[in-house]
Amino acid sequence: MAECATYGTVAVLQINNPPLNVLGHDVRSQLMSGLQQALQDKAVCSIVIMGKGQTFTAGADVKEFGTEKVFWEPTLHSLVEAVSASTKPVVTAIHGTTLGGGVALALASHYRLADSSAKMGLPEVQLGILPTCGVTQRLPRLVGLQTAVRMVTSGQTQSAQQALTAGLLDKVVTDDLLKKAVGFARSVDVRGLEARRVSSWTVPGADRAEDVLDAARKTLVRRSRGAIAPLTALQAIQASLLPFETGMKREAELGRYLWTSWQAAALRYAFFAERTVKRWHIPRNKNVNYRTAEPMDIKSVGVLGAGTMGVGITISLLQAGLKVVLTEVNKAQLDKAVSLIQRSLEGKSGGKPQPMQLRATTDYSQLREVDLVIEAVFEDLALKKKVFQQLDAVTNPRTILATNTSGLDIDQIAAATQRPDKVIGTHFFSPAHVMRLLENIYGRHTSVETIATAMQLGATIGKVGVLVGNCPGFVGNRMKGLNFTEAMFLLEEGAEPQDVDKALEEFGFAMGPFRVSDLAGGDVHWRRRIQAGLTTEHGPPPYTPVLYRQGNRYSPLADMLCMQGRFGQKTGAGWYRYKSGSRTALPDAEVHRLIHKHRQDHGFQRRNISSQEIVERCLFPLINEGFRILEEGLATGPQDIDVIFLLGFGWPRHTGGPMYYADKVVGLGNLLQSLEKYRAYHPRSAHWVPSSLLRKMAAQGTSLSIWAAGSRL
Ligand SMILES: CCCCCCCC/C=C\C=C\CC(=O)SCCNC(=O)CCNC(=O)[C@H](O)C(C)(C)COP(=O)(O)OP(=O)(O)OC[C@H]1O[C@@H](n2cnc3c(N)ncnc32)[C@H](O)[C@@H]1OP(=O)(O)O
Repeated sequence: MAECATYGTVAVLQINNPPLNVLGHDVRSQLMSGLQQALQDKAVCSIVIMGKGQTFTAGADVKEFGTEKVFWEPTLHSLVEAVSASTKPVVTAIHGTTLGGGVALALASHYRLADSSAKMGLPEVQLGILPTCGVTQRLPRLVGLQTAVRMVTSGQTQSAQQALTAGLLDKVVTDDLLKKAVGFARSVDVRGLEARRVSSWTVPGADRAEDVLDAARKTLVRRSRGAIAPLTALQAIQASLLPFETGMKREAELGRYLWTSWQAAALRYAFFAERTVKRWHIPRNKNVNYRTAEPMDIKSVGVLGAGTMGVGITISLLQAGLKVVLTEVNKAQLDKAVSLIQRSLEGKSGGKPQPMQLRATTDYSQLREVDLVIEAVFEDLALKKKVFQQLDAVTNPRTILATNTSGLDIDQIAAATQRPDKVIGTHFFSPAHVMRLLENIYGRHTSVETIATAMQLGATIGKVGVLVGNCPGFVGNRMKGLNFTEAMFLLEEGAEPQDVDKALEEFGFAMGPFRVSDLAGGDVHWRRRIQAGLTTEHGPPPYTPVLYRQGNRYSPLADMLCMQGRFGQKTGAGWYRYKSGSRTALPDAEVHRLIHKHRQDHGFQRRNISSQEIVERCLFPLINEGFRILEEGLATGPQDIDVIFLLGFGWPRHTGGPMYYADKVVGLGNLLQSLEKYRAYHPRSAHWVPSSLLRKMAAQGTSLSIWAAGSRL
């Protein structure tokens, strides 16, 4: 856990708790006793604290957070204070990615040394808590308010060089950190110790504090969208302008407030959910799971289709060092794609992709020897089936064929081939080289090896892969579609697009559904509705009621906009209007007139609709659908649904995701009651019928987390 050794007059305490040296109770205890021994040992003049393995430490053990263990002595706070109070100089030697509590230990030390490849960061606000243990008081004294605010409120890591420039480090070294740290510790003088205690310093640039804090507050109010940790952290940093002991008390007060908040619990859940989804199984056949599967080794990937998705996917693959054959029948489109890819990679790595790594071609037969192909052509089932038939003919029979469809039937696509066991859905989210989610969809015949390979590929290219079953829209789009349906009903009943967007943005989404629709292009879903027979290019299908389609209430408002060519930002008008070259959504009198006339034509009585009703009506049907998905065995557990929404649809992270939010914030009984209430008002919308799993759980008074714990392997 922690090892102690002496090198002449230097005692070295080395954390050894693989893989990430987290500071659990055992590590803290051993570090504390090592420190005390070194202080008592007359032969020791100075002390080095460092870590073995891949990192100094990734900080506190987050698994202890929901438990009492975090308060067992020595707590992290006691350990940090013991380091600060040491009567012998303490040098912290940092390598790898050092986070949270690791930075707290470094700040309390008298000297800080790092390997040139080290990174340092304070991710606490991402866990809904505050960097305590004196971090918010010592850091501004060392690096100034501006850098402290940026590090604490963003959670982003700093490179060793950045940390050195900011004043966070005293020295950056290359190679043999142990030897260099010991040498450094030998050279430091115990007589200067008092002056090396950061707690005795004042914050540099304190005269400009008000401006810095005001500007930060304004940015954070806008950016944090309901998350309380960043603004609370700012208050703690502000307290560094007070005497150190007073500031420490304030930090503890604010720390307690966040520590016990529901948002901290939700963010902790989100942290572990992202890591739990890799432990997948198929609910209907638990023997098919991550343990029973061996992935194929993937070295080369073909990407078919060089549109926006194909380009993003290619960039992701190249960045991970895979060989890519990009295939596109349209030569002009292919050339444009190659230049986009090169520009994107130059921007990131400072170098062009190696000619060996990217081969661009109009010739399908070049895909003959790749290990896996990802098809990213236009979202049309007939086209995809044709493409898969061709791929089946030209590629090696061992090659896995993946489709980037966002909702079409994987089984129908697989049926176009002679190898349905090697066909899988790999649904990337746009922009594919930025978004971290990869929704992997198995079909009826997909083999366990194919599933494991798609999941492994996700990890290789830095994505979080979530495995789901095959159904229209899969998990993400199947649930998300209901949000937009209900948003349009709200317009019919009296809300304006900006009311709906504002309510959901206040809930925490970066953009409300109408702004998202304008960004994505309304025509995409219009084409899907036409394909599904819900509408035509000229209005409702013959003999079809305007407000009722395929057994459900239907709003034709989005179709009406599309029929006028209002597809969103790309046409300068959609639910909003846009000035040329601008992305700012401006309310549009045309849209208001269209909605007003539609209400009059169909006898809707306009009423005021509260933000609460907007949020509930847009989100509760989606959550209800999540319960159906669990019931149908299409996701391994609620974490999988939550991760899809957190990483793919901008669901506010501080609420944990839709299923966690329903379970822990709304409460399953309350959710059921609300569904019943809205169902009574809207009997022609099937999405208000509560799922039987939800009913069962609410009746038993059980929680989704308990159910999930039993269902996960
Ligand atoms: C009244 C009370 C008042 C207030 C009381 C306050 C008390 C507060 C006490 C302490 C607070 C201290 C501040 C902190 O230190 S908070 C923790 C800060 N650290 C983090 O958030 C680290 C997060 N981890 C990461 O970002 C990554 O793991 C990274 C270090 C970058 C490594 O990434 P990667 O190589 O991709 O590895 P994985 O993410 O897959 O992780 C591998 C496994 O390790 C588990 N893990 C990671 N970090 C932690 C951690 N800090 N604690 C516990 N476990 C951790 C992760 O879950 C993986 O496990 P598994 O393979 O089982 O899934």
